[in-house]
Amino acid sequence: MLEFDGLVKTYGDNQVLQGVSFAVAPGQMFGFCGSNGAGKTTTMRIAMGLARADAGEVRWRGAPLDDAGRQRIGYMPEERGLYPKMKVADQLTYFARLHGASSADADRAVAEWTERLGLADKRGERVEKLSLGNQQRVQLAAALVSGPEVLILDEPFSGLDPVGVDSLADALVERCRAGVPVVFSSHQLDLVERLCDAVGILARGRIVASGTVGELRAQEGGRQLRVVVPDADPGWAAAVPGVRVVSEQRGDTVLELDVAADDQAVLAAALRTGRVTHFARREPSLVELFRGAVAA
Ligand SMILES: Nc1ncnc2c1ncn2[C@@H]1O[C@H](COP(=O)(O)OP(=O)(O)OP(=O)(O)O)[C@@H](O)[C@H]1O
Repeated sequence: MLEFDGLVKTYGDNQVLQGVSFAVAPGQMFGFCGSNGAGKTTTMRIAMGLARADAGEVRWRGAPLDDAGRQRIGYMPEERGLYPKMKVADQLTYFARLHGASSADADRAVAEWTERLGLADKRGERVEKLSLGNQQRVQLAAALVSGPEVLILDEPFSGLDPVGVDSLADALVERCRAGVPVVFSSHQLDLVERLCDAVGILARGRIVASGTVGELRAQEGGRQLRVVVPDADPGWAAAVPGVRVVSEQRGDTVLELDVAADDQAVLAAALRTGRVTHFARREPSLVELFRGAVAA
């Protein structure tokens, strides 16, 4: 288990982290979400020993992370950290060797990850000559070539084209299946929803919501219905008890039902106003859950 336990961090009078706790199991993909400035990078930097927590600790397999433990983590920093003048393959080999890989293992891993991340034809190029997206891929390869036990990635998908997103997503899923806990931060919530088994939303210095997307939906409480009645009378649903109209556009209505509201009463009201062409429960997206959690 990778455990972030009660992290507190203050910069001057800015109380960034006020007791951040979450855990990522081996083989779990954890999407770390939060508004700009919420403290995601700070949390990851504390795990990597690049910032010091005022309180709390990060543990891997029950032991507080120290420099030896961090050697076994593949980390992608937000500020990126490549040597611009070095060639791609030389640079990746260097990172793999730095993390203790033998020369043969390093060569094998560099060949594999450059192939998998679409960099095979860039192996001999200097990093500074690559496009930003390709530099990003090299940075990801750098986090992966040492065969890490844990992956901590700060916005790994930002700046990648759709093919790059897919190859990184495939690589992370494959690493997860091999038992690696993966934590990544992202503002691309559609990707987080698609890839992650667990999500944590950081706001006001704490994790304000966490769990599977299904669990977050269940915690949300309200039930939403989408009802389409193409020639409905405007405002037809407002009088149904326990119902709030979320949006209404040319007969396409989204409703929020409180716990006591009866969806059959909604259906009856819809039928009274016209022909019902769509009547279904609507699951809030992660974007909507995020907005709710951050605003609460
Ligand atoms: N070295 C530092 N000195 C002072 N303040 C800092 C330092 N590093 C971070 N902060 C502050 O800590 C807060 C959290 O920043 P952090 O980069 O961790 O957020 P984030 O969630 O990663 O944001 P983003 O999504 O924009 O990358 C911000 O208010 C930032 O200004």
